[in-house]
Amino acid sequence: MTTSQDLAKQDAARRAVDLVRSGMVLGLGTGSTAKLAVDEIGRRLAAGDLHDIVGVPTSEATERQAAALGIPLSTLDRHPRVELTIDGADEVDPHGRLIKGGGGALLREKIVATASRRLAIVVDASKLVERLGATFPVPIEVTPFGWTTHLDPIRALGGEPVLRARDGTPYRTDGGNLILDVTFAGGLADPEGVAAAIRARPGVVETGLFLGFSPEVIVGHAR
Ligand SMILES: O=C[C@H](O)[C@H](O)[C@H](O)COP(=O)(O)O
Repeated sequence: MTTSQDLAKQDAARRAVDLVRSGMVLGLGTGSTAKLAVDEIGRRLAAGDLHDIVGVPTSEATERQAAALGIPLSTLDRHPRVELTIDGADEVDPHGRLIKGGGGALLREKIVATASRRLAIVVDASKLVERLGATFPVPIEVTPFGWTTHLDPIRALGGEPVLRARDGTPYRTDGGNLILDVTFAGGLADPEGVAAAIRARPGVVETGLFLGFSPEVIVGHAR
């Protein structure tokens, strides 16, 4: 059954793909909404409405999807400058700050976003929050070695960390790391301060707090 949320995601994805021009180097995001955008790029390529696109995927899942759709793929090593990246988010605040990483792809997503001239974030209205962390835990990617050393310092910052698991075993990112999902009761009063304190810890690879990207946020609606 197609829900109104599915339709809203589809609407956001289509409108983001309207920004794509033939010849672009494109960052391909990860997650259910970005997946719809990748599908749409594949459709427009097949229809001949777009050509000479090169995609830089942000996860192995997106790489598989794009390859199956016949989207020509590249890497940041070959194309270090990305014109436009289309990606989803778990939360968006009124300042365009994001939480990402619900699908575990935060590290590659942040690297590709940083290499991108434009970042289009595709969401439905349920992702819009007044304060980051209000509805979604902050994913933190950590090396397996010494991961427990982060728990008490994160608690001291007001967060409650939980090791992400799938089918009873620790979840591993595409880079082979672990994820701590950190709940901040009432959300984050100072996302920049918390991000800096966590990032400063050896063994923390990246956080799902995407701050300072000034993304173009495309909020889809069920029509
Ligand atoms: O790691 C996953 C990504 O950051 C996703 O873009 C994010 O979790 C949003 O995914 P969805 O569109 O499925 O809600």
